[in-house]
Amino acid sequence: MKNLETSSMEEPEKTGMIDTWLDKHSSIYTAATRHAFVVSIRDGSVDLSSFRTWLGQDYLFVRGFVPFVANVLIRAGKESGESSDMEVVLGGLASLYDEIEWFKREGSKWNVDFSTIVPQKANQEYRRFLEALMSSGVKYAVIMTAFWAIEAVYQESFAHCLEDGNKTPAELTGACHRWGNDGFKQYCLSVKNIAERCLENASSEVLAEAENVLVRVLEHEVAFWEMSRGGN
Ligand SMILES: Cc1ncc(CN)c(N)n1
Repeated sequence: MKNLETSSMEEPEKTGMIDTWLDKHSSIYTAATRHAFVVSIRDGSVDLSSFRTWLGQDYLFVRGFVPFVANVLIRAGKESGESSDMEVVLGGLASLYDEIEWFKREGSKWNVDFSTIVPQKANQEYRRFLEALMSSGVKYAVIMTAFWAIEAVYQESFAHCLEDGNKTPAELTGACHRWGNDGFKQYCLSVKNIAERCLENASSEVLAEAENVLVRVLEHEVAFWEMSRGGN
């Protein structure tokens, strides 16, 4: 099983369209990556019932994310023109097996019975958005940009909970390491470089669509954190 925690091949960071868009939309990017829920994990004030809500809802989200990543994998095989894309996406897909097993262990630890949980509105809307992205009319550059943003928000958020000065409760550091570790960071960088390569050759229409999709992912991520805190 691919372990993204130990596969930290250094990937050079390049500046491209995505960084330009993140600068342009910095307030929603910050809202997604420094949400009050995440900050509350980092400063130790987190409400554990919110954490349990997040755990149950994210388990359901991840089950819907697996077919999305499988769709990205199929496109990487057919549309990318770069054979190494497939390995990067396959690594991410394989690691979702471990992630689901991790969720099940956490569910038992926190007494969250996944079989009784129904997806809340923000979760349903996010999953519907992913389904729309899987339609064949969506360009590879666009789905790759979305894929990067989905993974990067978690990487940035949970890495923040592990940075110097954190007061993250010991029982939550497992969640933070899952997405905040260096291997996951390198994997996100690999996905970003794929997206950037595709965007370099994209038409202005595709660029506009990718930018829009990036912002929509960030909005869905904010709504997901809000839901975890009892927002909707
Ligand atoms: C809502 C959400 N966004 C992103 C991830 C990271 N795959 C996640 N598990 N859940």
